Amino acid sequence: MISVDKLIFEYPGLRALDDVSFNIAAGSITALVGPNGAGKTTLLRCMAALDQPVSGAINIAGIDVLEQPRDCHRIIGYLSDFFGLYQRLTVRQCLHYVARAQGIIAADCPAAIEAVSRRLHIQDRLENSPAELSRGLRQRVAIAQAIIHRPPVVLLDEPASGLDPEARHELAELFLDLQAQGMTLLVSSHILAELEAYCTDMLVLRQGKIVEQVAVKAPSLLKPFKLLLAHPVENLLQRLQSLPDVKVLNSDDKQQALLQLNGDAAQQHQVLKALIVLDLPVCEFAPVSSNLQDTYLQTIRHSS
Ligand SMILES: Nc1ncnc2c1ncn2[C@@H]1O[C@H](COP(=O)(O)OP(=O)(O)OP(=O)(O)O)[C@@H](O)[C@H]1O
Repeated sequence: MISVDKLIFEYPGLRALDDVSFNIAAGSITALVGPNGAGKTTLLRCMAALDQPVSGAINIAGIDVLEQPRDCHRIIGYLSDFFGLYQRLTVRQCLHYVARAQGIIAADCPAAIEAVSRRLHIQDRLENSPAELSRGLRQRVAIAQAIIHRPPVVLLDEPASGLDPEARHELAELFLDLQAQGMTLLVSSHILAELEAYCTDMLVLRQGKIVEQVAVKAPSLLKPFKLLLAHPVENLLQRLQSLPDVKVLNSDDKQQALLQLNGDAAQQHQVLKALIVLDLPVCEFAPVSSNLQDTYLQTIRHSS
């Protein structure tokens, strides 16, 4: 759905993006993460055809972004990190204005406003001015503006900044809802704990370079399983290696191990049964939940 190839962007005296390449699959929600100044905003602005890179290529849903910036605006929704809303208009007027600017014909605007405001849960705020709304609601209005034309791709720069935990949770639900409607999302954020709730992939940018692209939500069948024993057992590794269809990823001591299972729930059951038959004092056998924050910190440390 999105491909970025060898992108280079320079501010005077500073290379902000240095040979950035990656692909994003349709229907995914990708977290764009990285330290302050890594180049996240610059990358999103280039992808939204707002900044012109020195070289490279960006293709979104078959559109060459650098060659056809106006076509790109039609197929993407973009939320800037510092967005503004017209305080003298009502929310309905803001949405109407953006809808018309996106080429929605006047007769279709009321239906588009109705649909997007229902999706963002702001339908009872349409007659308010944005100035009267909380930060969380203003964020929702800004996202409604970004997606009113139902773009297949949505780029969001720090959408959760300044929101309280409840509003951030609602935002995560909204992203999953947009994904379920078939949209592909790229979301930059510093709040890693919550990204894990909705992201399928993580793209790590550091000093203008992509240092890692990982699938956050690996298919659960391929998740490593943690095995914990009630007490240490001699030759644990050898015993585990005797199990069919099980790969031992890690067994540092006599009491725990990380196993890779390739089968379904029935195989998990068989493996658990085999562990008991081996007379291992199993007290825990469960998939390991991935921790985005750990992955991110490991990546950043590794690349520095
Ligand atoms: N208009 C500009 N002129 C010159 N340098 C800039 C400009 N905007 C950004 N930069 C520099 O480019 C680099 C990348 O900035 P960018 O805002 O893209 O990073 P970021 O990852 O979004 O950072 P943050 O997480 O702090 O928002 C930084 O070193 C920044 O200082």
